[in-house]
Amino acid sequence: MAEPGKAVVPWRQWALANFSSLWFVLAPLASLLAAYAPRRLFQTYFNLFLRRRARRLLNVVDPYATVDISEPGAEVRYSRYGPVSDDDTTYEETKAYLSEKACSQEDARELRAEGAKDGDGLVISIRDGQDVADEFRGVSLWWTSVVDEDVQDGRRHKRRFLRLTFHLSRRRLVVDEYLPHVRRRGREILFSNRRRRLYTNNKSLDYHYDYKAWSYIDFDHPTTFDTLAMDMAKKRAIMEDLDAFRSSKEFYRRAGKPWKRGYLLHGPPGTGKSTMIAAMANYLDYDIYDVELTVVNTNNDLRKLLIETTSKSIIVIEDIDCTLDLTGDRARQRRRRGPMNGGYDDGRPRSQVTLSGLLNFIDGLWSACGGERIVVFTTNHVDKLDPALIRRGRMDMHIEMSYCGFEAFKTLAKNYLDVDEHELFVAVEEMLREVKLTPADVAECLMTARRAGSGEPSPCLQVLVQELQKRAEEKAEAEAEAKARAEAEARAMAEADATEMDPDGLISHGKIEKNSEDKQ
Ligand SMILES: Nc1ncnc2c1ncn2[C@@H]1O[C@H](COP(=O)(O)OP(=O)(O)OP(=O)(O)O)[C@@H](O)[C@H]1O
Ligand SMILES: [Mg+2]
Repeated sequence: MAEPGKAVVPWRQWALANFSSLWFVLAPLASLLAAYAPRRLFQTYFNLFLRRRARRLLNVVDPYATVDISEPGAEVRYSRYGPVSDDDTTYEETKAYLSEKACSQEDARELRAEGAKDGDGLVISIRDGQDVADEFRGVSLWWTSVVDEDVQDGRRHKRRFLRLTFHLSRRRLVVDEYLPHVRRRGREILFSNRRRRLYTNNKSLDYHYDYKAWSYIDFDHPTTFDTLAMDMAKKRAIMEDLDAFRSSKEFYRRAGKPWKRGYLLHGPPGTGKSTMIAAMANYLDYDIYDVELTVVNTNNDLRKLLIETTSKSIIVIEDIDCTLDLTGDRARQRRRRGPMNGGYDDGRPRSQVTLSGLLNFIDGLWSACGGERIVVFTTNHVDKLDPALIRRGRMDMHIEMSYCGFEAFKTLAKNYLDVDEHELFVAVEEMLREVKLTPADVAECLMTARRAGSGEPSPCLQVLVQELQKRAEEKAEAEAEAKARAEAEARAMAEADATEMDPDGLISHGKIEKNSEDKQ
């Protein structure tokens, strides 16, 4: 709008009036620049200008962007959207995700089968060059498995990558939500496919360039909570506790606590402490790190071990009362080692792990790295342990594994004989109240009877009843013996007391009167 009172100037006239004088200044400047400025500068600006134009044009013609995820070890790929994360797991996770997608798509005809890294299964994945369509929040996305071949130093190199194509307008959704979703799901698939591992720590002394703190084997223990023989209510409580732990990531974060939980399993040998750990690992799908403390030299080595554990794992220290002298009495430990040998006794290195080192291992700052870890200690003598080691908060749940009760027996009968009910169960129940037999004893008895006979439940249970009777008799005998011994001891003590009061036997032999009042 023109201002009131001013004439409307046509734009050409206005431009001529304003720029004609400027032109006299700008023209010589431009020719000076053209003559003296480096050519490259012009080229660069010109290229940029062209490229920007070309990109805009391209966006109209081809409004799609791509993201490449390269196989580990391959050259880092760049897409129109920039360089792509190429850490070791992204490719595997994406591949697992796409394999699942491809298998679920009915029109996927050309799949590839590869040997799984862990175990002997096969992993189905998409073939090179094959496309897989996906949909996320109503947005269509396309994946292609691409193989690039090039020649470097006269040698052919194959590079594999998974290429995601999506509409440019969806890049925020893809980067912020879709790709993390792909990785998460892929990780879940990989985790559920892979076998669990049982790790043991190597000797701290094995320092060489490729020293590994842990060695592992596939963990393939058949025990589950179904086959674990123990009181049902107790078992349920433990399972609920594990469930609560697993799903409480947010709670631990809010409460400012590391996401870990400690269990102390105590009880006589053969009551199922180690079996319980296997059941826990199978239930949670966790790896086990079995720490052998006697080969850990120092607290620092212990800390290093912990750092190398992964999340979703159970860290186990068995027989904690026997492994080390963990009374916390360092002076005594030093005396035992001798002042000069710095932890080496008779030339042999001995562990210098202390109670405080172990406490730090459980709940020091180091223990918070990674999260989702369970620490389990087992012991046959809970009363021998330092209270600091097992106080609540460190060992959150104390589980007593005890002798075989009737419920535990029923589980074992189901495991070994495949029976839920039997007429001999009543006799067994009665005797188990009298006799202390560990689940290991019962299991062994049933196994031996099974092997020796036809495997029928009745003869096997009969053998168990006989065993229980034998134990009951032994117990009665032992009790009778103990009673007789106690009586004999009491008699001996009474006699000793009497001798002390009357060393010459004068009272007992009637040579003097017991009481002077008697005389009067
Ligand atoms: N509660 C149980 N349920 C099922 N089987 C059991 C149980 N307890 C023991 N067993 C059987 O006995 C064997 C030995 O048990 P386990 O090694 O778990 O005992 P433990 O309590 O760890 O003994 P220790 O204190 O000597 O280490 C197991 O292999 C298993 O077959
Ligand atoms: Mg054990």
